[in-house]
Amino acid sequence: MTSFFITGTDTEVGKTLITGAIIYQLQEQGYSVCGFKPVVAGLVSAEQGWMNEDLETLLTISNRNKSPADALTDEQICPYTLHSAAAPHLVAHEEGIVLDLETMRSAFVKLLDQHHIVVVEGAGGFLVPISESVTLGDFAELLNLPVILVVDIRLGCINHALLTAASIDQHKLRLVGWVANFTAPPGPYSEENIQTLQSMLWHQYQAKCLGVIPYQPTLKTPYSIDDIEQVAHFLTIDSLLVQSE
Ligand SMILES: Nc1ncnc2c1ncn2[C@@H]1O[C@H](COP(=O)(O)OP(=O)(O)OP(=O)(O)O)[C@@H](O)[C@H]1O
Ligand SMILES: C[C@H](N)[C@H](N)CCCCCC(=O)O
Ligand SMILES: [Mg+2]
Repeated sequence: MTSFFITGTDTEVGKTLITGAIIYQLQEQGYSVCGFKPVVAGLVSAEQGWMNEDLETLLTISNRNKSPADALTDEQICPYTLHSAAAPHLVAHEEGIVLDLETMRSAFVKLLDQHHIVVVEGAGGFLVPISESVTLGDFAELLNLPVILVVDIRLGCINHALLTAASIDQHKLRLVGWVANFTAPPGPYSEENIQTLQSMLWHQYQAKCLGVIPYQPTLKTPYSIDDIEQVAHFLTIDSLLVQSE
């Protein structure tokens, strides 16, 4: 089985939600699957110390079928936790941390030793830098990960999606699917925007739409298992399984 890299047309487009739902669906197929974040930026104070909502969600879903003794920790699913919610390379610089691709790779490989599939959530969009010269797209390329693109369906998303798909292609990676997500109620031409992307991403990259996730105003981060399960029902991941065999 292959692992996957989940990217988005921007930050805050629903990558964590869809990463959770894809992990859930793969687990339902009988695979042992966990999430991974190469870097998170944005910690909040919690009872048990500092926490990050993406990591909370990824741990909730990754530990779903594990005994407490086998449960993964923040440190295992993310090698770099940065305090401020901003561009990771800027926060790292401020905190005197060097973000290193090799450290990210070795944390990923450790998880892959214990799971069939690791689903990686990027931070922000595909070309978010981890230094002046290296991006998270380079991390996906280093591991040769097939990419799934989350598109927040709103005015402007066609251009953002096509730019991201072109960059994935430039990194010699395969865009194996994309998800249409509504983080806000549908605007004019939403359906036509989805149809345009369906047609263009299929003809240019043979990338299928894995699902359309409706706007759900009750969703809150960190996501619960119930939220993730509900969203997973809008996804069809059969094409991912075929490609992975
Ligand atoms: N389908 C949806 N309906 C309603 N709200 C949504 C939906 N999808 C995402 N959201 C909301 O949008 C916000 C961003 O979602 P999420 O954290 O999953 O995005 P992200 O792309 O992972 O962000 P980041 O770049 O910070 O990792 C959250 O507040 C979430 O509740
Ligand atoms: C803090 C935020 N939620 C993400 N984790 C990081 C987003 C970085 C965006 C950088 C940029 O493209 O300008
Ligand atoms: Mg996220």
